[in-house]
Amino acid sequence: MEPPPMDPEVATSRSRIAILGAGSVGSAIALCLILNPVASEVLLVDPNTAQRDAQVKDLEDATTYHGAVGGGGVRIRAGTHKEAGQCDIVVISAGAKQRHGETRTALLGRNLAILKSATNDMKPFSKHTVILLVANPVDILTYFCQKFSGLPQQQVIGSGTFLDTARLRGILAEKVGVDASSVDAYVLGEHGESQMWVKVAWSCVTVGAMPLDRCLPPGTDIDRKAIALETKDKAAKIIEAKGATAYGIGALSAAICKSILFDQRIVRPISHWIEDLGCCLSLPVILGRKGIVRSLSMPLNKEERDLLVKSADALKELIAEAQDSQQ
Ligand SMILES: NC(=O)C1=CN([C@@H]2O[C@H](COP(=O)(O)OP(=O)(O)OC[C@H]3O[C@@H](n4cnc5c(N)ncnc54)[C@H](O)[C@@H]3O)[C@@H](O)[C@H]2O)C=CC1
Ligand SMILES: CC(=O)C(=O)O
Repeated sequence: MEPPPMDPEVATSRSRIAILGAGSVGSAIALCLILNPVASEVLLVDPNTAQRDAQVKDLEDATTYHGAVGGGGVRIRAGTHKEAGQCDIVVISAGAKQRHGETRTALLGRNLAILKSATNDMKPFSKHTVILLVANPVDILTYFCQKFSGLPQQQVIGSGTFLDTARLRGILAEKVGVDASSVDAYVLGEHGESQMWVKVAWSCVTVGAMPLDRCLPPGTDIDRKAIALETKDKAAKIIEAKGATAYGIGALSAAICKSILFDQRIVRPISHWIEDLGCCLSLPVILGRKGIVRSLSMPLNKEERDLLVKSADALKELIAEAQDSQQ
C-alpha cells in the first residue's frame, strides 16, 4: 500500500540529504537546501577533504541567522559515503565537468569510474533511499547507477532535461510577456548535445492552458528553431564565460528533493527508466516519496516521437560502448 503523504514539517525535521561532490554544483545545491529547508541535515561527501571541509565551513555561515534570508535550522556537515547510503536522498554531483568546447558525453569514461566506486562505497543502501543523478552525462549515469546500486529503478533518477525545460520556459515567457510559471513547455529526451531543436515538444506547448500561438502579443511571431537553439546553447555560453553552471541546477535539484521528501506529486521532466525505449531519458513524471510515481505519456506528434526514439538509440549506443569498455 502507498504510504500516506508526509506532513512537510515532519519530513523536514527527520530527513537527511547527502550530496556527493562538494564542488560548484554540490555547494550550490547545499545552499539552496539551506535557504529553502526541506531536510534537517545536509551532508557533503567528497574525497577532497580540504575542499569538502572548506565548503562546510562556508555554508555553515549561511545557516546562522535563521530567517534572515529565508529558511534556517538546517545542519550542514561533512559525511562519509557509508552515511550517504543511509540518507533519504543522495544527490550525485561527483565528477568531472566539461571544459569549454567539450561535450557532456566526453565525460562518460571519467564519471562512470567515479560513479561505480562512489556507489559501491555507499552500500548497503537504506531501502528508502532515492538517488538523484546530476553529474554528466546524466542519462547514461542514471542507467548505470540503477545497475550499480541495486535499488528499485523508480528510486534512481536523473535531473535530465529539467534544467533545459526551465531555460526554455524562461525564454518563452519573455517572448510572450508572461511569468514563466504560466508556460507549460518541455524539452524531452537526452540532456546533451544531441538535443536538436525538434526535441522541444512544440506540439504540447501551452500558455495558461492555451496554445502558444494564441498567446503571442499581436503582430509577433516566434522562431521555434532559434528558441530551441538558444535553450540548447545556454550551458555552453555560461561555461565559456565562467567555467561552470551551478545556480540553475542547484535550485532545480533542491526543488526535486522537496518534491520527493514532501511527496508533492509534482510533474517534472526527469530522467528515468523507460521500458519501451530501453534506456533512461526525460519525459514528464509525477514525483513522490519513492521517486517516480508514474511516467506520463505526452501526446507527441510523429516527428517528435521519432526524435525521441533517435535520442534513445544514440544513448543506447553509448551505453553499449561503455559496457564493452568495462569488461
Ligand atoms: N545535469 C545538469 O544539468 C548539470 C550537471 N553538471 C555536472 O555536475 C558535475 C559536477 O560539476 P561541478 O560541481 O561544476 O564540478 P567540480 O569539479 O566543481 O566538483 C566535482 C567534485 O566531485 C568530487 N568527487 C570526485 N570523486 C568523488 C567521489 N567518489 N565521491 C564524492 N565526490 C567526488 C571532486 O573532488 C569535486 O570536488 C559535472 O559532471 C557537471 O557536468 C553541472 C551542471 C548542470
Ligand atoms: C553543465 C550542464 O549540463 C548544463 O548546465 O546544462
